[in-house]
This record gives sequence, C-alpha cells and structure tokens, in this order.
Amino acid sequence: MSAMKDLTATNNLIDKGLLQTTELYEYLLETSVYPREAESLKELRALTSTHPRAFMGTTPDVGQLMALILKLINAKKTIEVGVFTGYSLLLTAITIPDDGKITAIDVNQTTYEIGLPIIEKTGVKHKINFIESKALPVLDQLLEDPENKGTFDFAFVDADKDNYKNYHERLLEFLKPGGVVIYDNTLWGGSVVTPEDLVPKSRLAMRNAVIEFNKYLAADARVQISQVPVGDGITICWRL
Ligand SMILES: C[S@@+](CC[C@H](N)C(=O)[O-])C[C@H]1O[C@@H](n2cnc3c(N)ncnc32)[C@H](O)[C@@H]1O
Ligand SMILES: O=c1cc(-c2ccc(O)cc2)oc2c(O)c(O)ccc12
Repeated sequence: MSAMKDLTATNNLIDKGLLQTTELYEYLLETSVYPREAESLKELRALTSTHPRAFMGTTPDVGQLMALILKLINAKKTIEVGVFTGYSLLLTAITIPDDGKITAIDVNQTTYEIGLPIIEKTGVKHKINFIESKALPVLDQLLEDPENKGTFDFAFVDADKDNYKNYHERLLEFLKPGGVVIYDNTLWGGSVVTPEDLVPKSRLAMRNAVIEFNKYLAADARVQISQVPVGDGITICWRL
C-alpha cells in the first residue's frame, strides 16, 4: 500500500486511539506498525474502510501485539468471538502454524464473507472453522466435547461487551494452563471514566458492562492480567 493510502487508513483509525495526541498515534503506526503489517492485512483494512461500521475493525496496533503474543506462546489452537470482516481472524491465521486451527464465531456471516476472498487468496482458509451463531450457545456446545476442554492456546474476544463475563467463564474451560485470552475494548473509548450522566444513553449499558467486567477480571485469581492502553484498550489474561 502507498504512503498516501496508509495516511487515509490512519485517518480512519484516529478516533479509536486513546493516546493523548493523534500525532503520537500516527507516529506509532507509521514507525512500528504499518512497515511490518502484512500486505493481506493492509488489503483487508482498505476493503473494510468503506463499510459503515469500519470503526469496529480491530486496529493494526492491537493486531501487532496479538501476533507477538501468539508467537510467544506458540499458539496453535485458538478461538475468536467477534469476526466482523476478519482483520483479527486473518492476522491469527497468518501467525499460527500451517496445521493450526481457529474456531471463529460471529452472528453475521455476511461481514465475514467481505474479507473471505482475501483469506482465501492468502492461503490460510484451511485453518479456519467459521461458525455463524451467537457465541454463547456454540461455546457451551463445544464444551460438551471433552477434547475441547483445556486444549486451546489462545482466545480473542471482540463482540458483545455485556457478555464478556459469560465468555470468560467458558473460555477458561477451553484454555490450557499457560493459555491466553485477550478482551478488546476494555477502556470502551475512554467512557469507563466518563461520569454516567455524560455518557450517551445508547452507550451506557455497554460502558457499565465493561466497568463491571474490568472489576471482575481484576478480582479473578485464575488469571494473571494486564490491561493495556492500546487501541480501545485490551486486557490480556494468562491462565494460571
Ligand atoms: C467489533 S466487531 C469484531 C471485529 C473483528 N475482531 C475485526 O478484527 O475486525 C464485533 C463483532 O461481534 C459480532 N457479535 C455481536 N454479538 C455477537 C454474539 N452474541 N455472538 C457472536 N458474535 C457477535 C458482530 O456481528 C461483529 O461482527
Ligand atoms: O461501537 C462499537 C460497537 C461494538 C459492538 C456493539 C455491540 C455488539 O453486540 C458488538 C460490538 O463494538 C465495537 C468495537 O469492538 C470497537 O473496537 C469499536 C467500536 C465498537
């Protein structure tokens, strides 16, 4: 992608950054992230940029940290909840080994199909099992199979924030000790510190759910955690 196109992409991302200045976020992206971002991921970002809900796509700085963690733990068997057009899914698929597997769940197959041609062209489709459904019943069904219990290396959750606690309880059963689950949007646009009366009504329920979830994770002795102010805030949990 040309430098000009990268700048356009940056403009689409600046609302999501929690850094103090747009310039600093642009510096970080242009210095450390874009130069190392795979062409297929750039292409998927460009394709997604005209979608009315492009703001929901995982940002490349979050993706870069995810890829680092996937490599550090040698992740092979993973779960993703919340696929949208597939940025985090493609990133996971190109990062894990050729015989790795991703169970990817989203209520909306149409958005997954936007990115699917790029996933296919990149040659990583064989690693993906996409399931169109609400995530909770699928997770419960998968947990009925003893082969799924304690056998996953990694999970990424980027869906309905009011279910994060429910996802966490299930995902801890999927993860091996030493496995990692990452939750996206745990600073929810900074609104976790906005006084309740100033939060738009449409965002209040999710904001309150994120606040509750953050308290719940902080008290969960089953995981070691770090909340990182990258993108919209992520919380990395290492299963003890
Ligand atoms: C923020 S987007 C995911 C972004 C994605 N990780 C990426 O890299 O672009 C959230 C996704 O969660 C999905 N979603 C919302 N509620 C869900 C649920 N209950 N179960 C599964 N998926 C859900 C939406 O359809 C949407 O595609
Ligand atoms: O603005 C959003 C909204 C969501 C969202 C809302 C409701 C759902 O059931 C799922 C997702 O997710 C977002 C997101 O993950 C993001 O990174 C930015 C904005 C939003």
